[in-house]
Amino acid sequence: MPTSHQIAVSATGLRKSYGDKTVLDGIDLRIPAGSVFALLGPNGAGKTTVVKILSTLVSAGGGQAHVAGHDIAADPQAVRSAIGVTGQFSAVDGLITGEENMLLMADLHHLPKPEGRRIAADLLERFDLSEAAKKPASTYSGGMKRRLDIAMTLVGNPRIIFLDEPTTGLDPRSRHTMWQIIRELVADGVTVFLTTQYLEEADELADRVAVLNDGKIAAEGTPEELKRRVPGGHVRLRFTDPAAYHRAATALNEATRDDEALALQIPSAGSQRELRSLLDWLDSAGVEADELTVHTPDLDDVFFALTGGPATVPHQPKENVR
Ligand SMILES: Nc1ncnc2c1ncn2[C@@H]1O[C@H](COP(=O)(O)OP(=O)(O)OP(=O)(O)O)[C@@H](O)[C@H]1O
Repeated sequence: MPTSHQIAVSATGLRKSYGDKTVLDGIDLRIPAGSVFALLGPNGAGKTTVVKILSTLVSAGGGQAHVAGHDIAADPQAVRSAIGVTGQFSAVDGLITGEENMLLMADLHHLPKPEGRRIAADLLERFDLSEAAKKPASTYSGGMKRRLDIAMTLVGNPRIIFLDEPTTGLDPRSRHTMWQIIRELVADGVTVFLTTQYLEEADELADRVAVLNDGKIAAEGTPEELKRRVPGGHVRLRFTDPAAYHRAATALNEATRDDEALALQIPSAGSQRELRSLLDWLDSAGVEADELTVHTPDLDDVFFALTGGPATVPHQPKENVR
């Protein structure tokens, strides 16, 4: 178990209201350093509000939080110097070039000029922006602007980065580039706190996911844990020999039959223990399938089960390219 100084972000009972509208109604968080945490929720769930509170842009109406070991209320300046924030309130200035944006950041961090220039050039190169460096940022594509935004954040070498909906509105290719960038940040030991409306994104990137609904965390866990909490998982057995299929279907009378595909489906959460007992049972029933696949529910199923409705957001297209 990580000790307290290895906890990058912790929060207890965070609350926030605007007028008589309660946006956050008691949020608890505990994010180990060096991990990726995804706060998942539909539009208006309060994700940005959580990021704004933790990055000290707005004050909480109640509760406590520590970021990088500093109390957000008592020591906001120390919090700010340990973190980077990018997202819906981007720092990119469209009127100046990508390079000028980077050098401005270097100045804000009081870096000596030569060091600032070196770091700016390195980061522009790393984020594939060297060629566009001398062009006004307003001419950049959405993906390039996001990359510049992250590059600017990294000038200060933050150990914790908040990414508010880093891929909303990006095309699939830019989205994959952004995922790769996030993975590289984590490989460098940075803690990533991201918000997303996309179940697939949380599944791809996050060590732990919290589902925000109605101002409360409806569920928290690894993507696998969350998927195990909802029904829908099954083991599928496929046969090539019709006679073997019919024998198995008779022996496994609780399985759902797909006579056309010669396949049987047995409900299972897919845990190691369940699979082992299922395999033992198949052996003792003399059933030998040609193919066995385990299907776990995806985060869509989780979202549906937890919030009582489908994700209210457009689904990002699923692709096979990874
Ligand atoms: N300054 C404000 N004054 C009044 N209401 C606000 C303010 N900021 C946010 N809200 C309200 O709080 C709720 C949560 O907003 P928030 O931006 O945190 O949601 P979100 O989950 O990030 O959604 P989105 O994906 O749309 O950004 C919304 O209903 C929003 O209208």
